[in-house]
Amino acid sequence: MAAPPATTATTHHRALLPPTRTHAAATHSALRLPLRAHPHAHAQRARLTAAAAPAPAASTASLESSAAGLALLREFANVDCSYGLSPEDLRAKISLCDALIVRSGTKVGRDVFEASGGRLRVVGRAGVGIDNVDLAAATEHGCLVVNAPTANTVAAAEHGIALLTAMARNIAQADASLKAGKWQRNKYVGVSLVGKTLAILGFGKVGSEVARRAKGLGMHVIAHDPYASADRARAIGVELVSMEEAMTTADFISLHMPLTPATNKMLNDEAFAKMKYGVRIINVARGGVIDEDALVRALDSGIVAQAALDVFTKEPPAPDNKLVLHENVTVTPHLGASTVEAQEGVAIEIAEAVIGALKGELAASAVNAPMVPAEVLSELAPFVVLAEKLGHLAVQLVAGGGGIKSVKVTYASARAPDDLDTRLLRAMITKGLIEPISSVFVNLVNADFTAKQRGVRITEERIILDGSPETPIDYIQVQIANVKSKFPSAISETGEITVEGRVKDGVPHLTKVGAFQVDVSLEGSLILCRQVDQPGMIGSVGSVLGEENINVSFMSVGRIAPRKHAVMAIGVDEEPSKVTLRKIGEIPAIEEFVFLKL
Ligand SMILES: NC(=O)C1=CN([C@@H]2O[C@H](COP(=O)(O)OP(=O)(O)OC[C@H]3O[C@@H](n4cnc5c(N)ncnc54)[C@H](O)[C@@H]3O)[C@@H](O)[C@H]2O)C=CC1
Ligand SMILES: O=C(O)C(=O)COP(=O)(O)O
Repeated sequence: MAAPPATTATTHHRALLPPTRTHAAATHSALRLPLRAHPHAHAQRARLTAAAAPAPAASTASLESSAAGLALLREFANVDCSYGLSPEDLRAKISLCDALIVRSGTKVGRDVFEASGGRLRVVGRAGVGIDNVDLAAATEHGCLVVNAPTANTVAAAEHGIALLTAMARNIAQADASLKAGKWQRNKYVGVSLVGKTLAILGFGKVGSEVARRAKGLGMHVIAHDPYASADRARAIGVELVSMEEAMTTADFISLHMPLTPATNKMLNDEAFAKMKYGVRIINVARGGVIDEDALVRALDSGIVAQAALDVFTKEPPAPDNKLVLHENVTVTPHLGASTVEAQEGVAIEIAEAVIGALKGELAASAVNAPMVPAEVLSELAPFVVLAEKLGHLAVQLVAGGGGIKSVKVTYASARAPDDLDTRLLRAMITKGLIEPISSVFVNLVNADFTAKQRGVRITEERIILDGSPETPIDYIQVQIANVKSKFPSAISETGEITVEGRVKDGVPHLTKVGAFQVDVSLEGSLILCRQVDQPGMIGSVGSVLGEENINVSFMSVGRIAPRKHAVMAIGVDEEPSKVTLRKIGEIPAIEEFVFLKL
């Protein structure tokens, strides 16, 4: 949890149903998505652990600020706060938890996901940087990772400015000197900021806020960010420049990009060699974006006059870390996000994201799953159900089931191609296809990975319909190529198992099987029969079902031509016994039949 208090772990026992009150509801759609790893989980109160390692001494402020988030969590889940956990302790505990919330100090590596035994469904990072979480391992284990991307932006920016000004005026060094009984006015002559050029590397949320504030100090601000929008920069009065220009013209350089393989040791010997002699560096991003040995060399040679660092490659740094001990370096122990206000905001932001995810809602701050805006989600909701059911039906029609290699999904829509986000639908089709034939649970997080791992290639195609789109999708078709079917009539003229569905009045319907048009609502279970098209067939099947008191919810007959072959789709509320199914198969005019669970 954010800002760890120095308390010992409190363990609560699983009990009770989750309360109905939802804090996340205001920001997230109520649509439930398959993020649950455990089929029983919704019947029980989720268990969540909030971990931080190692435990710094807690201030009263941090205790109070994390309380609001903890209170939200405790309304929903059994919460176990553990601070100072060793990696072994975290691994030992994690199989008992549905969710884990951490700050930057806790490494959540592959070992943690493996040790969770599939129970861990959400990792909440109570802050921005997710470089301490193994995202690939999380995705492979179907575990959603959410962060708190906005609540500490201002705190980090203010800390950047604090370091900038403190460095320029030698505040930390002068303070230490005076406290040591010295009065060194000549030694601590600083440099002015007004009119100086500040280069911001990483013009995202924090970088932009630093830029605004630095402009208020009268600095000339430039920024380098390959992905930043020029309009946003212009609006703040910041010029976007190349890395080369930022390096060579800046008097101050402030780092605000994430730590990724591309940014790792971005400031190295080569970069320092390009900088203006006497440049000053501020790092409130991640220690790893600077080659720390190269920075020591640049400080010693005078290329870098001063540095102000909140973050280090290894945290906490070793006691003999040359940067920490360097006279020209001002340091803080990763305090960028540590204000009362930011920690309260982060705690609430992450609590809401984790609770939403545990409820199966899509988190707006999902890091390893597509972010689908709430309005799109609510519009797509019935199609999400349709997609999963079509996948589920299609796989049950395959004889043998396991040999699926090639699946084509076609969406017919009057929407422009860039106006329909199909990632969610594709994930649900994958779930429908794969879950019935494997022990893997599939969710939005791991759908693409799982399909790839099982060698299932899913291609998507769009049919653009004329007219104005009242609904986002007219129909969805799922086709499985190069397989045999246990219901051969499901194979279309082009040779694939084909099922097609539409949403009618908010309810998913099966509208085509193979070449046969049918219309049956996808609720309960389904019997598909192919028969000679002749009078009395509906009655014959209906009376066999009636004998076992099976309620028929829907029935539809699709035929190619009168008195030839027809496919009858019968929706049933209850699952017929084997005897009843055999009796249906024995009706003389029935040539093929299959029972499908929806
Ligand atoms: N010291 C602390 O306590 C805190 C540190 N941070 C760190 O600050 C960093 C930025 O956070 P936010 O602004 O919230 O993230 P953000 O995602 O809003 O901004 C990051 C920006 O970096 C840019 N970027 C990516 N690769 C780049 C490259 N090679 N060169 C230049 N720019 C590049 C991105 O395009 C993006 O605009 C993160 O690393 C985060 O972990 C954030 C909050 C507190
Ligand atoms: O949000 C971030 O990226 C931070 O660096 C803040 O990390 P923290 O939660 O203070 O360990």
